[in-house]
Amino acid sequence: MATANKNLSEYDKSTLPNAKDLRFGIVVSEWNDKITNGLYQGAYDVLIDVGALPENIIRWNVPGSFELIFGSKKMIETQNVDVVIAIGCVIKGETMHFEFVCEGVTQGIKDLNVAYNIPTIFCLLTDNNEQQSIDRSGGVHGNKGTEAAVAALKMIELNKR
Ligand SMILES: Nc1c(NC[C@H](O)[C@H](O)[C@H](O)CO)[nH]c(=O)[nH]c1=O
Ligand SMILES: CC(=O)[C@@H](O)COP(=O)(O)O
Repeated sequence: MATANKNLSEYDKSTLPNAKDLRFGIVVSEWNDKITNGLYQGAYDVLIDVGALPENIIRWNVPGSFELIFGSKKMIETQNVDVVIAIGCVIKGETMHFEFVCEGVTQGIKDLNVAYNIPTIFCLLTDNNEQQSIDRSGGVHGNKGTEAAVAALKMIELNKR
């Protein structure tokens, strides 16, 4: 199902755990910060909606999406969080750099999920243009940050099994 056929902001709160005792790490890329701040807000709002305490939501910024890998690693190793949400927005330019950044971040976040027993949620937009990013960070297709926070909560529950 393409994003165009699914609103990223829809979720059923009754299926999510209460977050009052949970700690969240959110690592946010500064590249395309208008977009990534919108993604962060979408994620933050869900966590508060299910009872998370603001002081238990730790935000770190990194220069670009490629640095999400190291930033998420350090968040896991030092902040005693139950989950990390890695937020970035990669928009295609003139060269193949887009492909290498997207693939590198994808593989890096995957590697973190293999190496650690704390899940890292992949909240990376990989768009052809800025409008696609706008549409997926609180626009017509909803907010991928919302989707990421819902995934984070569900993975915390899975990790308790
Ligand atoms: N072009 C985009 C980048 N590029 C920067 C890299 O992520 C990285 O910071 C740099 O290569 C130094 O290591 N990053 C994004 O997040 N979004 C882009 O569109
Ligand atoms: C994803 C990128 O690094 C890209 O936006 C950089 O633009 P360009 O490929 O034109 O150098």
